[in-house]
Amino acid sequence: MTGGGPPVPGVLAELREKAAARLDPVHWDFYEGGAGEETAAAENVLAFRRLALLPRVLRGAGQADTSVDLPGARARTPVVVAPTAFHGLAHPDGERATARAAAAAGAVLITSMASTTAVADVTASARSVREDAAVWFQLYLQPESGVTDALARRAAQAGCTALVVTVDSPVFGRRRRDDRNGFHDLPPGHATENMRGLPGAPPGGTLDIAMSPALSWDDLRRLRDGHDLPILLKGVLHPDDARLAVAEGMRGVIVSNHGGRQLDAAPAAVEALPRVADAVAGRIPVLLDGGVRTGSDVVTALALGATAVGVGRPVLWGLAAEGEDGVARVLAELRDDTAHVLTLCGARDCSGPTRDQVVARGPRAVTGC
Ligand SMILES: Cc1cc2nc3c(=O)[nH]c(=O)nc-3n(C[C@H](O)[C@H](O)[C@H](O)COP(=O)(O)O)c2cc1C
Ligand SMILES: CC(C)CC(=O)C(=O)O
Repeated sequence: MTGGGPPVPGVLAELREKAAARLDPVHWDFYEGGAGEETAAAENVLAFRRLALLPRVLRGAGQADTSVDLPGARARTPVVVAPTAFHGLAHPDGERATARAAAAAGAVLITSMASTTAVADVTASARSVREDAAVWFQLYLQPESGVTDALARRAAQAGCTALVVTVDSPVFGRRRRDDRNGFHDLPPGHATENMRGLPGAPPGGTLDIAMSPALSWDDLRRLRDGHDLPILLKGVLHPDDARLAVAEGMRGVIVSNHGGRQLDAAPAAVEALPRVADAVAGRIPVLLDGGVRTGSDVVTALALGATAVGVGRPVLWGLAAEGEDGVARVLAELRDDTAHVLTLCGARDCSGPTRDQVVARGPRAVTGC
């Protein structure tokens, strides 16, 4: 925005507009929508706009390095592809295209258990571009522990280097757009391929992914003890849950309200981040997702204690608009913008920005009270 005039659209805004024009409106609503009043989904983005960065000057830091160390991965960018379901609805190449673009960008891909491509094909696509491409597998603990175990084994066999267990979904969020559109299952020709052939799954692999409020830390311990892969917990907002995650041997937590698709009363992810980072106190990496749209958002999250951030919808915009090239453009734009903002803030690398560099916009920033 300049001088009160209309904002000049950036790469992400351009791809979003193109995706909206291309996608079936029902699928657009599934990607874009949130739960309830969609307050949490909107707040994820708006909360970043309420924060400003105080640059440090004359630090001689040079051009910033955007690489980060994460469990089972040295990534070239702190921007991770967050797990999102059903990429086949966005583009015929689906998750294969996403995986190739993430690998080429040196970005960690968290592939969803609800992918329309089997995890072995996702990792093969990533590794066709870069042998050491890092793919993590996201799963929901299933009430039938044999199903969870089979999924974790498939992920390990496919070469995934970590499991991401999503814990913010004891029940599925109430999504009004999907209810209005009657979107509750995949259209013919698409299936949740990772569910194919699992105990209890119908042959077509269209088994609904189960969510259960009966699951507890005991179920997580069972998974942890039965498999070798490091586990990150996704969907942690309360600092006490972050402390428990550390105590239970988790290798990372992802501060997330699921893109506003579960508890609509949840705070914006960036507003929950500082207390979680304090609770974790550097013992394991803290990641954040929700509302990250610019390099400034990435650097703000890094300054507030994140090691890396995830992006969900922007990747889907890129995929729907331009396939693999669109995802590549999203990741390149966010990495370049992050490098630029880090340098403008006087930071040498992703560990450089500090919490004192984040201030509220508005009168409090001026008066300090
Ligand atoms: C269409 C869509 C599908 C999603 N599917 C999953 C999923 O399968 N598993 C999961 O843990 N999170 C899922 N999420 C949540 C994302 O991982 C992430 O938390 C969220 O999208 C981040 O917010 P952003 O879209 O504002 O970047 C999904 C989000 C969207 C928008
Ligand atoms: C199919 C769902 C399990 C994917 C999801 O987590 C979501 O839509 O937010």
